[in-house]
Amino acid sequence: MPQPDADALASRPLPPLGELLAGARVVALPLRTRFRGIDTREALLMQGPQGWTEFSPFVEYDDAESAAWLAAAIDFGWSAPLPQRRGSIPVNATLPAVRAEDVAEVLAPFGACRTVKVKVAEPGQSLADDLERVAAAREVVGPTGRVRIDANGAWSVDEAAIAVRALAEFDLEYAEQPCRTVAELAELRRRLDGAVAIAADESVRKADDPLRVARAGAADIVVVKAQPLGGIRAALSLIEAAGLPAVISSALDTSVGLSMGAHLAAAMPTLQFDCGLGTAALLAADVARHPLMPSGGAIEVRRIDADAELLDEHAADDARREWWFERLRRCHSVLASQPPAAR
Ligand SMILES: O=C(O)CCC(=O)c1ccccc1C(=O)O
Ligand SMILES: [Mg+2]
Repeated sequence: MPQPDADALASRPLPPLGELLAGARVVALPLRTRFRGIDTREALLMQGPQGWTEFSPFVEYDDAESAAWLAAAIDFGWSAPLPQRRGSIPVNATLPAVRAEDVAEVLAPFGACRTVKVKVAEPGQSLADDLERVAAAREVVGPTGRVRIDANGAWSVDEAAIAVRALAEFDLEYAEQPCRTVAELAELRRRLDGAVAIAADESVRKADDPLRVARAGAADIVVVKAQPLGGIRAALSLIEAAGLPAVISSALDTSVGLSMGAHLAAAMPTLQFDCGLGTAALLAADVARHPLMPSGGAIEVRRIDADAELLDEHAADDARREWWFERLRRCHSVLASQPPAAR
């Protein structure tokens, strides 16, 4: 894989704050179904010389963590595009931890995806709930479809060993972040002994050292999100260094952020897995007239023009807008204080 040009990166100046704020908009988009504890997704959108870009760390993230998301937004809005190796990206449907009887309805907006990722281990739910939901998802995609699960680190090693073996009845493509720590993932992976592949998500995107999971033999697959990893170029370098197959995924972005993910997926030398970039289907509203909705199990690789009317219609209130602008200012200072090569 071509290495990002270190000199070009190091010499890329940080755009001044005023340039980021000029034309910046904050939206609050309703979700169709509650997902990871939220039913509204807030995002700050900016316009760089390359087009619209997105800064949308989750509201509870601190500035140090959120600064990487800003580096990604700047990379996508201000840096020259990388060569695209494909024009469309196969995606999975993403199924929140809904009741089994609601699965078909919640999956409907995703259209005909051959792969579905099922959220499991939701607080307050049981393994029986997960078994029913995964069974219903398998029913929807049929025997030739692929079913993967995501526990967001909620299980202990013992719980995960029981749950993953039980859910394997429905033929799992992999289990994403079944436990919280790298050591736990490694232990579970040893115990499962190849019965089900392990993918690392939070252990990559929230780790001080995103490569530790690969060095520890804690996962078979890395889940890679452009925003938390500091952008497309940084994500490509990480994937190459990890030496593991990658699943490019979204952070529940608007179509603008999804287009960043699509451009990352398009730059990959090979794509072994369907990408978690179908999440526009989880949004009840988006910022583009032609959002990056999955169609025929794929999304297109294209830049997104935010629509003026939709930006107005879904504008966050004044207090939230000011909160995001302040956050942008603070994260910009964090980046300004870092050596350019670290951006
Ligand atoms: O991977 C997907 O299918 C969609 C993205 C997704 O699940 C997600 C979206 C926002 C925050 C966390 C996660 C996650 O993978 O844990
Ligand atoms: Mg995940």
